[in-house]
Amino acid sequence: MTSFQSTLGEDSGIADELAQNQREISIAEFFEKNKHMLGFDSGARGLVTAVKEAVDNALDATEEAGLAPDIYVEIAEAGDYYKLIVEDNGPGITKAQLPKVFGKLLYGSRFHAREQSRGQQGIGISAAVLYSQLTSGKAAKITSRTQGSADAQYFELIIDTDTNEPEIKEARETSWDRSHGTRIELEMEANMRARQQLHDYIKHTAVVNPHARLELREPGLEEPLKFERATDQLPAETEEIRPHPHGVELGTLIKMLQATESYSVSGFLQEEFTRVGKKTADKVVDSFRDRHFGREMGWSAPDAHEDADLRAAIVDAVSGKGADATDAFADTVVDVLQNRERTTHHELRDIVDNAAAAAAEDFDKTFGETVKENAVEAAWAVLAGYDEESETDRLTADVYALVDGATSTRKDDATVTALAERLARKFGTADDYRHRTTFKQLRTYVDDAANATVEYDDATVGDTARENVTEAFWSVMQTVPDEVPKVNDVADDRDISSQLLEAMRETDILAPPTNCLSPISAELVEAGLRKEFDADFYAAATRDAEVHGGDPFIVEAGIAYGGDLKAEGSVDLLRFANRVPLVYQRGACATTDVVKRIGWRNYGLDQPGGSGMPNGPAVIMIHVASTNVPFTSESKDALANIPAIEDEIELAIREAARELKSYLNKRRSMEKRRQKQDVLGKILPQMADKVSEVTGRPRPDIDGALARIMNNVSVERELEDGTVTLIVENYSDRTEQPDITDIVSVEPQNVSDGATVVDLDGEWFVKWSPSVPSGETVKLTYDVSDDADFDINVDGVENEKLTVQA
Ligand SMILES: Nc1ncnc2c1ncn2[C@@H]1O[C@H](COP(=O)(O)OP(=O)(O)OP(=O)(O)O)[C@@H](O)[C@H]1O
Repeated sequence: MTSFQSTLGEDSGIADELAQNQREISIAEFFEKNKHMLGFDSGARGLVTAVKEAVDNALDATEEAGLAPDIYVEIAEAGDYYKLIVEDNGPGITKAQLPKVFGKLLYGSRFHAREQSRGQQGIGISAAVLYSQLTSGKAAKITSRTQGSADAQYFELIIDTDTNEPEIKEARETSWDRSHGTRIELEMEANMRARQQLHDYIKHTAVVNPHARLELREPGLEEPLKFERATDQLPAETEEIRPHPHGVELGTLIKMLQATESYSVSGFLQEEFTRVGKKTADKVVDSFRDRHFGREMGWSAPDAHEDADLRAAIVDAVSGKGADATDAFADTVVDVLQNRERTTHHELRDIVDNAAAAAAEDFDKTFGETVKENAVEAAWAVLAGYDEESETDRLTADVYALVDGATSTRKDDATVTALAERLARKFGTADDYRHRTTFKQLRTYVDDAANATVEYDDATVGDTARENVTEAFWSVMQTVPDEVPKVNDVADDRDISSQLLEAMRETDILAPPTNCLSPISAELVEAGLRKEFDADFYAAATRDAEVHGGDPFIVEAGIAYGGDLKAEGSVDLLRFANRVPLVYQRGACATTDVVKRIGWRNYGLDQPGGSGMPNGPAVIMIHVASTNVPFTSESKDALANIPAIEDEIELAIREAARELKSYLNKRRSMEKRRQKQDVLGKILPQMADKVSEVTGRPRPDIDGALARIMNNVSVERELEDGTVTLIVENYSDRTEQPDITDIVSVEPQNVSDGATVVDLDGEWFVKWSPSVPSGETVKLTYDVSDDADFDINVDGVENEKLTVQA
């Protein structure tokens, strides 16, 4: 690297020299150097990423066209390289678009759409093309046939990395046996070291996309891996939504203001954003108005007995209207003012206007603008009268009341008075005679007054007191009636735009709609887990939608436990974003962080040290669906640590984990019961023998003893003179309803009430479902004419709570 440091200072032309080396970098060139950002950092990983990008696109495209996806993936050795083929039955890509889709980075249909889709950036497949051409030097071969067209289009292309434009090597029409769809063929330097990840990706894609059919062929696989469709039901169609006012940033807002056809801010808000109707727009505009113009402070009018003569001041200000009209006018204004708690400058103006109009009509006089101006000025001078000399002027008294109400009772009166006097001076000597201030300016008034009081009066005025005083004033101040600037003027001025943005963010607005999202649903999460994992227990939870940065999101979680799942080591974590399995960077993912933070011992899983990944035969599955999934990088491997999303992930997992906990608790108590029964089963006969031996009496009857001790349901058979009696005794503490089926080899007669009898090829199934209250016995009977074989089956009561002697 050239070092300019040694020559710096001697040569003023270094900037010129540097300038010679400065040039624009094309996007394609940039990604060529930073392949890892897109997930193409090695041959093994590059292959997985290429498969992932192509399959994600195929799923997006087929679903968008309302077609059940049928996707074929083939990896084959091709000399020094590997060839990847991905085919879909999607809607195809038009001849005009095809070169750009594959031969231009940052070209796609989803970047601007607020809708849940796997693709977001318009980089994925073109980056795979770039990776293939960089490592193998071969062009990408694409075939695509749009629905209804007779022929398919065939292209061979590479990306020109200087211009980021497709360079077409061959283009022709071709025939293709698929009636519509797209086929991509890429050759690349690769290896199969990431076979496991590849299989995981395909398998997990099948878990969360039960409507898709997937097939994978690869070297070393004797039989292709096939995942058949489990349902014909496509995921609910999603709808694109407009941005939410809480989610946009200043630059975007300015761009939207420049592009809109709306003239007024209210129209703009209603037109361009989701969840903004007239009412919400009015609220935002009011808040924008407060920020742009400030609010006006209002003051109270003197009582009749106060010496400030409001009436006299108004009368003095009016000339040439005759005594009667002037008096009537002044009386009306004074009356209205005295009946109001406080009045701002613009309200006073309205009051004067109305009083002037009434007097003009009654006395046939004209009250011109100047007269009214004078009257407003005179009345305002009394209302907001401030005398720097006097310590007890009207304005200070008004301010005192507000400050006193807003500060805690512990503040002594001297402090409140000092603060009020200083604050009154701020208003009284303000540049804006109408006493308009923005919230920020008001806070500065309060801070300045408080600081001076702290400094000169040896008092304490803390942050809470300052906030409370500011709030007290702001809440009595009035929004002004001035028209807010029009869209063009807002767009032209950064400060005004940011006032509007603040107003948008501060106004309460309904969360965005969620029809732009398509969660899998708790039911299908569980079904997906059942389909791919052989476990004893499954649970799933889908949370309600939440919003982050204007984008709605939904979190789902699932847990599978036991069965064939591997018992050693930590549990398996399956991560999904918009139905795409996340394969790499598990350790850098918010989902992993949340799982590690949860205290799993509470839920019955082993967790060494009480934190970190839990151990045991379990799979934990997390799905985050959003119109804008916050990934940590372009390679879309891991979710960023966004607190709002992490909270929901945690709640979803805890919901499913609570079910796991009660399952495990129950399993544990059943296990204990079984052990106890095993022991009792062994020692009871021994005890009976011993008792008989010691007492010299016959061996006591221990039939039913086990059931009694264990509080079980006991079913016992007696056969006497051709009558079978099934004695059902309930020793538990609640009513039980066992399903008892006796399978008999001869036809049963005189079957007792409530039974169904089914003859199946010479075997009779006699079934009862008696309700047996706690502590009671029910007898079920039938007759048999001959010697018979019996086989009893009892359902509806857990095995551990059942003693059958039949
Ligand atoms: N198999 C396909 N069938 C139909 N259209 C496709 C197919 N593959 C890609 N496209 C179109 O090409 C665009 C670009 O795809 P690309 O993979 O580059 O980006 P993306 O999927 O939009 O986003 P990301 O970079 O996040 O993957 C897509 O937005 C889509 O409109």
